[in-house]
Amino acid sequence: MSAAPHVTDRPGLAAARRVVVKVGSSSLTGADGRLDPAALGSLVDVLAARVADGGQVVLVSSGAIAAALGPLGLSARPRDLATAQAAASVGQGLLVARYTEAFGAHGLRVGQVLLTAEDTIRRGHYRNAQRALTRLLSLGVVPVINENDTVATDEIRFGDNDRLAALVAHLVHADAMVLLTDVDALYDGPPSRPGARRISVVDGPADLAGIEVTSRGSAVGTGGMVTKLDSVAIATASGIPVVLTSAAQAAAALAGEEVGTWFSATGRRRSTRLLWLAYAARTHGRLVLDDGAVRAVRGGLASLLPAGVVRVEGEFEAGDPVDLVGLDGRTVARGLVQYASGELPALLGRSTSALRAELGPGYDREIVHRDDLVLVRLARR
Ligand SMILES: Nc1ncnc2c1ncn2[C@@H]1O[C@H](COP(=O)(O)OP(=O)(O)O)[C@@H](O)[C@H]1O
Ligand SMILES: N[C@@H](CCC(=O)OP(=O)(O)O)C(=O)O
Repeated sequence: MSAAPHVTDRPGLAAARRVVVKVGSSSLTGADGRLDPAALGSLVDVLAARVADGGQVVLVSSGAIAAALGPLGLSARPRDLATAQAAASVGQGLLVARYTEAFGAHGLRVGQVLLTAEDTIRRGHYRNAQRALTRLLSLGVVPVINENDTVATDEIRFGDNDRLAALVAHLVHADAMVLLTDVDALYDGPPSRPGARRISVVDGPADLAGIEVTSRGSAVGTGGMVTKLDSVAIATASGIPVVLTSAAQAAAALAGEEVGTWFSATGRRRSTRLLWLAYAARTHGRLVLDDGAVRAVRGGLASLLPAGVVRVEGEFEAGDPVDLVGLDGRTVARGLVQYASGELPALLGRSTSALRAELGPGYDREIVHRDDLVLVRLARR
């Protein structure tokens, strides 16, 4: 396995050089919600075989909180943030000890990497994480990544690892991503519903029209299928195809067999700055656009001018990230705004030439320049 062909279909995945595999809590736990060492061991067997075959695997593993339930005498996943963080702190060590042992049985070493979403895209942090991960891989180590739950505050944490995995896939220039969960594929509705049908291939967002997904996950997981589709949107828009399936099908998925759901790449690799803007930045306010401005922004080539903005919400400084929403309140895009919120009301709805004539040059600038603007296509927004 030396060449690194561009992965465009399932068989291509079999030859992919670098793969990010994300496994959810639901795939690592038994019926009692606690960590199931046998399930973890089976997954490690599959991943170790891939490495033995010359592939590189980056594992994004949830399960820290689940691993702590037994030791802390908790009967269910804690709901409050402080207890969840404490449980993650206890469980993470236990989880990595299991991985160390299981990969060790195959002669492989693991390296624990705890990241926050911002670490994967904020420039300074990003480069550090990238260097460390690349070195781990060149040393033949399997990085085992989880969100850094104890330092991630409610405001900035993802809480699920689905989107983190997509950002990691972008960070390490993965050729493909595999999302492992407790269902074998995406279905056209909740899989518990009689008659729900498996979707084999999704070539783009249009193929998801009419598919019903819920954010209710398993008892131990977080985010359900919604965060998985968010993750898929991030990865595929950045040029990384995804297979979503169950942990039991991991070997078949990595071998390129017809299992799970295949999501084709829809875009090309993007700048990390735009990725941060689209998926991780905390916005400080909203600009409400009229229909013409929504169309112009969606078209992809236009900057946002004062004439197309009807209302400003929230408080922000020039340079802050803001949401651009339509009159129906739906987010269309995100952008770095060029004015502070206090300056904007006087400019709205007016042409740049009138503003220049009245207020002077400098006031004819865009509210959001097109280079600082990114369309948002997350499933739940
Ligand atoms: N359309 C759908 N297709 C497949 N699964 C779905 C769909 N809608 C909701 N789900 C649910 O998403 C759950 C997986 O999410 P979650 O429990 O968060 O997993 P994990 O712990 O692996 O991250 C499945 O158990 C499934 O019931
Ligand atoms: N960082 C947390 C992940 C929480 C979680 O449940 O994530 P997931 O199972 O991927 O939906 C943990 O390790 O428990």
